Amino acid sequence: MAVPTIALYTSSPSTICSSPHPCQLNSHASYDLEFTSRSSSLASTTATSSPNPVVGGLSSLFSSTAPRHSLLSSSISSGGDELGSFRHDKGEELKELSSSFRYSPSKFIGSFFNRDQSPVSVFQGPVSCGCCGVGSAARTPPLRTVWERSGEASFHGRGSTNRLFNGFVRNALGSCVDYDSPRLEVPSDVLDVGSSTLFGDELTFNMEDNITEGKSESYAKDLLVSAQSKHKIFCDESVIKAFFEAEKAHRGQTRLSGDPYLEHCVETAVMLALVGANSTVVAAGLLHDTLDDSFVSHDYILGTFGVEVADLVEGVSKLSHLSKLAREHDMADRMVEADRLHTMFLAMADARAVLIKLADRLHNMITLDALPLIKQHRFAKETMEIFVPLANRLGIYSWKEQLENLCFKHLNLEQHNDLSSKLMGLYDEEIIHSAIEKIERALKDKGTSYHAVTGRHKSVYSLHRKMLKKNLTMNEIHDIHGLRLIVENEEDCYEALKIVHQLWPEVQGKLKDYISKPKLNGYQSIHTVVRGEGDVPLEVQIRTKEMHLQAEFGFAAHWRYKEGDSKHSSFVLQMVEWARWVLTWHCETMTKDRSSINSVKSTCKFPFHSSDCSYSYKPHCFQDGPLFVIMIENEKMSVQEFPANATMIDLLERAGRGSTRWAHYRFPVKEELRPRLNQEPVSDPKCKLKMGDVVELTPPIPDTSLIEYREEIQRMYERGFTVATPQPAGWMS
Ligand SMILES: Nc1nc2c(ncn2[C@@H]2O[C@H](COP(=O)(O)OP(=O)(O)OP(=O)(O)O)[C@@H](O)[C@H]2O)c(=O)[nH]1
Ligand SMILES: Nc1ncnc2c1ncn2[C@@H]1O[C@H](COP(=O)(O)OP(=O)(O)OP(=O)(O)O)[C@@H](O)[C@H]1O
Repeated sequence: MAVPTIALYTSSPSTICSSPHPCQLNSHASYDLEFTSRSSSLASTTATSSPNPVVGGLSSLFSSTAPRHSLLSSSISSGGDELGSFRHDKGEELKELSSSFRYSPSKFIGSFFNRDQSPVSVFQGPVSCGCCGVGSAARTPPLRTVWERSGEASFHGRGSTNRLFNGFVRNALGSCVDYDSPRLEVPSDVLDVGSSTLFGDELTFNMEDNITEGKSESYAKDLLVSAQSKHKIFCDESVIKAFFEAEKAHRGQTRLSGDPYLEHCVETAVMLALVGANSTVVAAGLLHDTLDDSFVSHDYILGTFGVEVADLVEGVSKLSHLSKLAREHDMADRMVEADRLHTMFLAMADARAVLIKLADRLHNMITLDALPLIKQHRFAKETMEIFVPLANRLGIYSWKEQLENLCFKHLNLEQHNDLSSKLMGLYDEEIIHSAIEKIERALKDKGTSYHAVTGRHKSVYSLHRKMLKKNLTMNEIHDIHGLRLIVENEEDCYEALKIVHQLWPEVQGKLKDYISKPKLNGYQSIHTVVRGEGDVPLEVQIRTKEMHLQAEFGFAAHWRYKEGDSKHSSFVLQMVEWARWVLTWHCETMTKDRSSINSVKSTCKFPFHSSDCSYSYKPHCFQDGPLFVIMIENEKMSVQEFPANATMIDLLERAGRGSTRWAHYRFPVKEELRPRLNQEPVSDPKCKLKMGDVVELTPPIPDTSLIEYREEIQRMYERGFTVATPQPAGWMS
């Protein structure tokens, strides 16, 4: 059979345009400072604003004097061998799920082309998010609508640092990355995947196996066209190739709802593309379930796509396994375990694998409706505990909001619906839209430099949380509509404040000047509330770009501010900053502007990188840091923290402290009775533990063999726990 030739459309590579997304910051300000006069000097401000070395490092990301800390190299292997045996069958998470999204290419494509083409629509929450098909899922008002006008005119010619800053701002602002023209309007009749009539360049891979006749061909083609219409990265050769490999791997598989399995993979990949992920991550997103759900092996992906994609897919598989453990086991202390799990996730897998897992979970949450209620509840709970904080730490705020709102809906339907319907009447995109225009015009008229003006609606869940926390009614919340101005310098902040107060009347008693009196964590910004159009309260935050970076990446960083600093060890702080940095580079700046990267390559500003850092992810930090290991005993799961270099003996000794069973324990001869490390019976008690290891202390023993084991168990307990002199080959009783 002749090999079909596939032509590939290759317009200019995807570029990121400035399109907004706010970051989420909590208002549980512990240090509420009232407005004080502007006269306080910046000098005193900065003197008190950086109590942690991290601050200096992060706030000076773009200065040549950024401090360098020595790199702590890794105890974490990038490969998946330590959990290699953990292939859980058939993608448990997805098997449980069915999609509420009905596959309908015409509806899908049609709704896409019909909808507002502005970048804003991409970032609305589940209801209005055309890309994820949740429009009718819940009676939820638009959960987030973000607008940004970047004042580029006033900052032209700043060169790479400025572009780099834009990257950070966008990242910090959340998944506000949109592309200049992400959607490629490809009429489906033009993309003839089955024959050889694609446009542009030829694909270099063999399509012979990829196309089957009839139904499957057209459904796959429609899915690809639909993805391409949302983002042109789906025209990249490697991504198309991944698409067809995923199609082959999942051919014939459906979700509980009856939808083709491939649809989930494509939707996951689309979400990744829309937050700015590059083709490696998008390809891995398409393939993310192949290891668990098909006969595709790591080696095959390695050979076909290279090490990066293969390791990412394996990383996602590991995370899926851990997530399943967390979902299915009772935890000793949910808060503590969840907190350690977040760190473990970030430490054991490439941050990009976490990103893919997050997208996977977001799509699963969007399509959760068809599951039995009890499972919906379980997923929502786990999502709230594990994935929301991860999205927060990684700075993907639009996903965080969507996840939170969906969890809220599934965990607390009544309250969700009640608040949503009240918000329906309140949200007004036009208020924010016109406020941005008005403020921009006024800033330009007065000649005040500004960097960006963003706006957002408060999400349903955020509103619910704030009302609960502060015991307020909805009318008492003043930041349902909010604007943020990022200006050039401190003087401009006060200029901009004057302008804002000239445009709209100020709500008395709401002005806070955290510039002249920074919060103890270093947070600086001016907050004011004004009465906008229709007398609607509008919160306006004004800060410089340095202050903004500090608020997003520094000691006052949003995720810490949200979570509270005290409980985190420096290991966690470093881990998170590292992960955010890596993600920023890989999923945004790398894609966007290679020239700016090249120009700063030799002077990496990240405070914890080694001098030979190439910006590519190596999970190599924190050799000296603690490691987290999952311990399962009697169906209960706990995440244990150990110092680096801890061994199995340390774990057993710790377990022994709380239980008589392990206090006087000697390893049994029979393998089935030994603790298991990543599903294998432990063969060397002195083996070192690794980040993400799973140790089962009480492996299930088959009922039928119990009699056989009785004698051995008896001996085990009689002789006590003596691992100090393990036998070389197997352990003797
Ligand atoms: N990154 C960061 N953002 C902060 C911090 N403190 C406040 N913010 C931002 O500022 C907003 C309002 O904070 P405040 O003006 O202190 O207000 P509040 O005390 O929370 O109460 P409200 O006026 O009711 O909003 C928050 O919602 C955040 O967006 C901080 O320490 N770090
Ligand atoms: N006035 C504003 N203008 C633009 N973006 C904002 C504004 N206020 C907050 N944001 C950003 O919008 C996102 C969501 O904000 P949200 O109000 O839900 O949380 P928050 O800022 O933590 O507030 P709170 O704790 O008071 O509820 C955050 O990323 C936050 O940084």
